[in-house]
Amino acid sequence: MIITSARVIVTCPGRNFVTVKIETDQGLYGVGDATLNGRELSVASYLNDHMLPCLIGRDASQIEDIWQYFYKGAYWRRGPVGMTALAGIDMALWDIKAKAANMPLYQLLGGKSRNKVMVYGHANGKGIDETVDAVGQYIDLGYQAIRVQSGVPGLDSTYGISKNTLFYEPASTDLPKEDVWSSHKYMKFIPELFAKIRDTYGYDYHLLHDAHHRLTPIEAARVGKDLEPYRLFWLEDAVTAELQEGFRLLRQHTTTPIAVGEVFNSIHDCQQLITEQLIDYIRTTIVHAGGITHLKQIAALANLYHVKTGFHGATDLSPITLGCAVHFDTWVPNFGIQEYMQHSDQTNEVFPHDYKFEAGHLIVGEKPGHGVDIDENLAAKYPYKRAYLPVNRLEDGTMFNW
Ligand SMILES: O=C(O)[C@@H](O)[C@@H](O)[C@H](O)[C@H](O)CO
Ligand SMILES: [Mg+2]
Repeated sequence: MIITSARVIVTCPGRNFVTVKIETDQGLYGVGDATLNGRELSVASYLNDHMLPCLIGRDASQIEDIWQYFYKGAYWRRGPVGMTALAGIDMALWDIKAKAANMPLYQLLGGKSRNKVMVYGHANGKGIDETVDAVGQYIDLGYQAIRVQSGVPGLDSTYGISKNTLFYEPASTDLPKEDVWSSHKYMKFIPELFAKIRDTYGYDYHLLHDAHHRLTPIEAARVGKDLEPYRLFWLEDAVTAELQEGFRLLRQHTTTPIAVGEVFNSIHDCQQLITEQLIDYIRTTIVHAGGITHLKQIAALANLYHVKTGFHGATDLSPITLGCAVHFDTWVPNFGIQEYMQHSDQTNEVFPHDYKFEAGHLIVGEKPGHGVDIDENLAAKYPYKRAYLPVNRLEDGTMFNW
């Protein structure tokens, strides 16, 4: 089955998405997500100018060889742009192979290990009361796992807080918004937030929290210890993770489960975290870590060390990534949880899909392939709009992590 065309489709139904579409001489096509929030056109150019010309004429069934060709052939390996571009091609090729085999992708991976995939939603509020209410809204929607993010007293804005408490999109079309951060104010406040939520809703629901790369290892250890009474499902991105051994300090001090990895783009970013059991959940995502082919390697390594999957699933990952993730989550033996920030109706119209949300879980579809498509005519109605993620400074003006 020979690749006859490979194109990049950039569309902006409320936010930018980059999609790879690969067509073959047998009439089958596949689509893959290649969206990198705030750097979309870098990936589009990496694909259009450097990768896609090398695809034409290749055998679409040779997924592994094509993956190795682009990984080793680039010379300049790894990195978010290159691995996101490779992921887009990889997802499209797995889509084609599953369609050619006339089976849903999870069957090709190894069949069902579960019939449904537990997900978590994002409850957020400007302060404790609004956040507590938002958690109640997610419970009413049927979620059993809820991520909790709140504004911090004394800070004008922070990560994860949106006007709409049930939807969160961090990118904005002007130049990067500047947030101001204080770890001191945050660390003082966060135990009070979770105490209030547990007092209100008890312990039947899984609560998750994202510290979004803002603490030092000892600060993260303090937050982990302070939150132990509230039995979190995980504390995410507590520390920036370039220094993988930095997590040893955090690990020594707290039994709060640790999750990290949404910004990782290869197994090398998390090998030490996994093999030293410094984390409990790996958050690498199919679109940013080289696609299904590479995620299989990461999940297999994690499985040896009691580490479970907890894939990133924010609104800036397209429904194609979510569709592939639900197939992967349905198969993978060491599944943990799947992030599920529901996309807007506009986005779902551009990306029709067959996965379904039911009572706090996602149910995989049975269509051949990964079950997601792109409506190219509709996509063409939403031209690209440059957008940036915010940046973050400390109160004294020091540039910090967002
Ligand atoms: O856990 C998460 O979903 C967050 O960390 C994301 O919202 C992240 O900030 C965005 O995906 C960045 O584009
Ligand atoms: Mg996160």
